[in-house]
Amino acid sequence: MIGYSPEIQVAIARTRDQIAALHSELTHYELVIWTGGNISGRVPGADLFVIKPSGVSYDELSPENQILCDLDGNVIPRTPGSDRSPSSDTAAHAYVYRNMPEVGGVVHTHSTYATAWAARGEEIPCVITAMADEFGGPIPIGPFAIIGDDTIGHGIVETLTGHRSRAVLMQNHGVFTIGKDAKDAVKAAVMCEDVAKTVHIARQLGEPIPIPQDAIDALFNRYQNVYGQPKVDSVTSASTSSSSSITTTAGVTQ
Ligand SMILES: O=C(CO)[C@@H](O)[C@H](O)COP(=O)(O)O
Repeated sequence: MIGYSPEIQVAIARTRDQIAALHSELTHYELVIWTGGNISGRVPGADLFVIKPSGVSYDELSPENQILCDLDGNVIPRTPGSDRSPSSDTAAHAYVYRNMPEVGGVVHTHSTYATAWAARGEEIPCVITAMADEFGGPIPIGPFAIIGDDTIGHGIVETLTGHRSRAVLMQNHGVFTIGKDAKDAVKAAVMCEDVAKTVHIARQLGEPIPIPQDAIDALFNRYQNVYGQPKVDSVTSASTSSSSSITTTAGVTQ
């Protein structure tokens, strides 16, 4: 690709592969209907991100038809997929990447239970330990904003900057999540819908019991820093990974 170093070209190809593949997680977990929802991922080492094409069926998505954009949301011309329009929410994703440098991935869904909370403009209270683990407290409401420019992005950044939650319920619209990478943002979207459903059901039968803040803090710290397997650093993992090069589906050898 003209103008990018071989390292950035590999990073772009890997991001295309990842974003195309992750969209199947949204259908797998039933977070989207038809072509609703979208995922983007920042290209490591470049002021670029990859996002899905607008209105394209999930089963037609591929690495080659993902769209490469700069951080102003402009499609990079003469790149694979650039003949199509990017997601309706491209400006919002771009605004998040410009204003939250720690964010590597953004997801948007209209998942049913979480969007029902958004329709009421009501944050999801932290009444189950899974919320404390994943979101460190309630899942907040963001302002009502019309699609098409970066107004939604402003609402996401205003709401989530300095907030433990990686999910925000944009009033009357749906879920936006952020993550250190696109997979992390997808996880936040999956867990957001799960807790939205659980707390909705709980409230139908009574008043859920709030979890004390000190317990929320302890649960969040454990889950974010202890849960799962020990983190293997990149050097260790590189020394144990196979030396053979692999070719991405976008045709780039790593
Ligand atoms: O919320 C909306 C439309 O109201 C959009 O976010 C769609 O849900 C997905 O649009 P594309 O990413 O396919 O353009």
